[in-house]
Formats: sequence, structure tokens, C-alpha cells
Amino acid sequence: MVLCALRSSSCCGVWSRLLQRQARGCVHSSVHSFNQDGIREKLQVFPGGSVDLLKQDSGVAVLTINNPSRMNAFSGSMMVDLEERVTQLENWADGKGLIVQGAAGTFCSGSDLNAVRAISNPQDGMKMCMFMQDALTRLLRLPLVSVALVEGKALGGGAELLTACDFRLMTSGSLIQFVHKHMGLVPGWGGAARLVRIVGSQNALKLLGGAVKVDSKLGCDIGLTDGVLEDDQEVTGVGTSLQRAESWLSRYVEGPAPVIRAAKRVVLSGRELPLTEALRMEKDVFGTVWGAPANLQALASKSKHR
Ligand SMILES: CC[C@H](C(=O)O)C(=O)SCCNC(=O)CCNC(=O)[C@H](O)C(C)(C)COP(=O)(O)OP(=O)(O)OC[C@H]1O[C@@H](n2cnc3c(N)ncnc32)[C@H](O)[C@@H]1OP(=O)(O)O
Repeated sequence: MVLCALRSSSCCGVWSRLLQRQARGCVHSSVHSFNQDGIREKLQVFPGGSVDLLKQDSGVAVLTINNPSRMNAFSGSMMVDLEERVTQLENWADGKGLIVQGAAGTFCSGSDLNAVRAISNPQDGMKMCMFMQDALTRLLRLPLVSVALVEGKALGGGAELLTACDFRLMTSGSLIQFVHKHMGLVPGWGGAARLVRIVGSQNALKLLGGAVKVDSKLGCDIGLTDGVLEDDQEVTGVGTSLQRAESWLSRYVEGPAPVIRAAKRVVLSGRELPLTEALRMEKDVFGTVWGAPANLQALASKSKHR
């Protein structure tokens, strides 16, 4: 229903405005009956765990899904936490990168089934779905290069969460599974739409239709996974998984924040907008870096790219 409303308004101007609102604001704000505050109140009734944000001086933030006693399942209050952390990241002008991880060596086992059982009626399900679509769409649209660090298991909504990052790293023993079929469901947090864009419709249908268990090898083969890290217990002297993920990300966030953020913006518009609009957006973003300090400095230093 929500997606239909978005699709039917797919003229370039609307898409452009949607993307331009990426800095702040709600993806579904124009959809009748999407009352974000009302949904937030409803979700808060299901407490437990937290979503924690650490903004570092390096310009790389770490977002941790933290509910270890339930394998980092999302309680209602954690969904609200997630949306608030995304707002904080939208307002973080100096940021360049983001790592999304789960606490205590596992990624995320999806929605908290206790909360899911309590809101298993269609109306509440729709509201939760729109709230999480909004939060995860805005997460992917942040002007930060983002990577999901998948340790342990990423199931159901947890698998959807990792598709809302630019890149995915898996530790060698980790597993991704869109278990929705086994729950009589399909993804509702935008995970199917993003998965198709990452692995193509053939592979996406296999993963959803077969609830296939994706290990690090299969993940690499189909392009879901961008790198494999050895499990912490298997290695010595090369740091924790988080340190290795930071090291992997460092080459993509090295350099001045305005340039890295501009790179993410042009890729994002290329990915989401029709060509004419994407070109217009690229021109606008180009205008923010042309003649700016990093550009002038590079020109003055007569740099060679050997
Ligand atoms: C389908 C989409 C939907 C959505 O909202 O869009 C969802 O995401 S629904 C949730 C889909 N996820 C699941 O169904 C996961 C179910 N859990 C498992 O398969 C296992 O617990 C597993 C594989 C995550 C871990 O297995 P393991 O043997 O290693 O540990 P335990 O089973 O003993 O789990 C420890 C502890 O965590 C609780 N737990 C795990 N996942 C959830 C969850 N999603 N919601 C609530 N609680 C969860 C589990 O019940 C155990 O608690 P305990 O009190 O010890 O029984």
C-alpha cells in the first residue's frame, strides 16, 4: 500500500524531493495515516535492549544493536531508538563512515517475537512496517559510507537491516538468512527492494523463496558480501572484528569529509533517481566540491596520480 503510493507518484520531481529530504524528514510523511508519533508511542510499549551510537573523532561512527539475551532481536523501543540514532547521524556534519554491528558477537535475529505476537493484527503490522521502512531508508541515504559487520546470525529483520548499508562484511562462521518464508511472511522493512538492487532479482528470489542460508562464500559469490573477516577466535594479533571492519572501511573514508560525503550523495542519486534527475543532482553536488578547499589544495599541490 505504502509502496504503491510511492510508485504512483514516481514523476522525477517527486523522486528528487524525496531524495533531497534525505538529510532529515520522514520517507512516508506524505502517506495518509502515517502518524509517526502515534506509532512511536505504540512501539515504546514493548521495551528491552537498546541501539547505541558512538561517534568517533575519526569520522566513523559505530551503531550497535544491543539486546544480547534475545540474540539482538528488535524490541519496539529499539525500533524507536534506531530512528532517533538515524536522526542524530543525519545531523552529524563531520561524519564520513558508519559501521553497523550487533552486540556480543551476533548481528540481529529480526523483530522481537514477543512484540510481534502482540501486534500480529494487520493495522499494527502496517504501522511497524512503515516506521522501519522509514528508519532503514534514511539509514541507507545517510551521506556516510556504511558497512554492516555480520558476526553470528542475521535473521529475518536482521537480514533486512544489513541491506540498508552500502557494504557488508561477514566473519567466516556467520550466516545470513531471510527466514520470512518460514514465518509466513515476506520482508516488510524494505529488505526485498534493497536485496534486488544488491544481488539482482534472480538471486533475491532464490534467497526469499528458498529461505536460503547464506554463508560467507555464497554471500561473496552472489555479491551480497563485500569481504570476509576471520572469526575473532580464529586469529591472533590482528584485532577484533570491529577493528578489522574499521580497517577495511578506512580506504573508502580516507580524505576530507565534504568529498567523501559528496561521493556517497552522487552514488545514491545514481542508484535511486531516473537518469535526468540523477544528472541534475550530480551537477548540484559537483557544485559543492568544485573550487572548495580540498579541490584548491589539490590543484595547488600539482598532485600526480601514479
Ligand atoms: C520475518 C520477519 C520479521 C519481521 O519483523 O519483519 C522478523 O524478523 S520475525 C523474527 C525472525 N527471527 C526469528 O524467528 C529468530 C528465532 N530464533 C532463532 O531461530 C534462534 O533463537 C537463533 C537461531 C536466533 C539462536 O539460536 P540459539 O540456539 O543459538 O539460541 P536460543 O534459541 O537459545 O536463543 C537465545 C535466546 O534468544 C531468544 N531469541 C532469539 N531470537 C529471538 C527473537 N527474534 N525474538 C525474541 N527472542 C529471541 C531465544 O528465545 C532465547 O531466549 P530464551 O529466553 O533463552 O528462550
